[in-house]
Amino acid sequence: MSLPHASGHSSAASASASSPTSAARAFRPPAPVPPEAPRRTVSFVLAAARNPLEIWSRRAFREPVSRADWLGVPTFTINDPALIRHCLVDNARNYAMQPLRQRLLRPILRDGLLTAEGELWRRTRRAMAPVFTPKNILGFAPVMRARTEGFAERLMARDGETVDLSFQMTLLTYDILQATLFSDDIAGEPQAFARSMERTIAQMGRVDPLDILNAPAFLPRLGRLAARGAQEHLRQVIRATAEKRRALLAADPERAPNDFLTLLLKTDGLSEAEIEDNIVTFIGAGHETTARALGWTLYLLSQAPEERAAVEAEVDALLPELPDPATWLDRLPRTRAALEEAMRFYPPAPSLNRTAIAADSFGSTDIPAGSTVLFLPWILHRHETLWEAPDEFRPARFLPENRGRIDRFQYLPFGAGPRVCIGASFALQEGVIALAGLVRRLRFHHAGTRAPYPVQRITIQPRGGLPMRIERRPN
Ligand code: HEM
Repeated sequence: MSLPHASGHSSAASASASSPTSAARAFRPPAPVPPEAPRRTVSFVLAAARNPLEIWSRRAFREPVSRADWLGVPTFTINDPALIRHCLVDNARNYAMQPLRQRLLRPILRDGLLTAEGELWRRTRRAMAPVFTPKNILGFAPVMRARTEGFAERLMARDGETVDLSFQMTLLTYDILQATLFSDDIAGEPQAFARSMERTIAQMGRVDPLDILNAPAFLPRLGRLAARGAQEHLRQVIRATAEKRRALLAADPERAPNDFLTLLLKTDGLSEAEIEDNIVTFIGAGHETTARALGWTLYLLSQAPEERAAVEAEVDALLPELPDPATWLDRLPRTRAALEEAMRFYPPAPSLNRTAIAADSFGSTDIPAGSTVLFLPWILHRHETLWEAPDEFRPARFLPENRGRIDRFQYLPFGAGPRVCIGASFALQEGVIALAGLVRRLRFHHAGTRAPYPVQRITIQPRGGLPMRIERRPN
């Protein structure tokens, strides 16, 4: 059996340059060292179980397209921006969500947007458009800022302590998400709700061996059964919260907060069950991802003092003049560039997986019907033919003056095409507001004995957490 990177072909995508600020001594973020040659079957399976980031050989980071067969299914890994555009945009209808991903997520998210397909997906995406308008997203900025400031104050009181910053960022983004979803108005005990949510999300990242082996759905997955109680509790609370809000909207609409719940209840074309599924989906897709992006950004800045100084100088100079946090995403380019460079290295969603419905062809690449097609930001974002100094932390490549050199389809933290992340502008705004609010008050120093090691679960996480010492900044 041939394994990934058995053959490279297709036209090479164009190289693009970027201009660093301090190229001479740029920091190289930690990553698994790829083996020179593609892995053989046993080594491949072991690496996949341990940490899928370790699967890829050095060739993967050089080839525009590679093909391998896995259990008889042709499997393509695509790093050619033109071909990515073809599959994700121009011929997107030919590429369905991959069955394994559906098997893992659908029992939890049901008919939510992330796992919906076909007509259900089209109807839901259309119904969601009024929820994610720029006006609504900008309207969330003050809550994002207030929650970050409260959180920063609590950490300031812990000056000198070492915390797991990865976990701390999960607490912060969870707080922001539940505030923007429900405005703190949960019909249940908040701690118990948070625990059920944590167990549900942990379940989302767990691949059962029966799933990999394509076993029929009626065979019970034991891990999933164990988390069923938590999921049921999560849904009960969401149902009761929605009921309470419906009553308020009927009795006194002026008093209903303009949060995600109200916006969803006002949509046309979604049933009560579908609204519930989409709330579970927002919880599943919407805060662990942003938490990982924030944690990695703060770690990378801790290792690159010049870059950290540039972000600190920007927020120190500008925040006092920018009372409205809705302007921060556009007005803090260095802060945003650090976040975007961190998502280049550690894309919170490291793989987008599709199945070709019918045979397709583009340039010299022929994709048979039924093939698995992988778009892997982990590889694409470090690809040697696409990035200058791909292993170096150079946030300047994302500054507005350099941004034009990055092809739309070589940087995919939020995906692309009709199924692009619907929460992308929410997440970017939240990321910049949270980062600015934290950097203004705090500095973090890595306190581990070795560099954090990235592992792929559903997001890319630092193995064992991110021990960081808190320093309260003097201002
Ligand atoms: C840094 C944070 C985030 C990252 C990196 C991220 C990444 C992604 C990616 C890559 C996809 C496309 C998956 C694919 O094509 O297979 C996606 C889809 C999605 N995301 Fe996000 N996401 C983030 C935050 C959010 C937030 C905050 C929400 C909701 C509030 C959200 C909700 C969704 C939904 C519902 C979809 C499915 C869209 C569809 O299929 O039409 N995400 N996300």
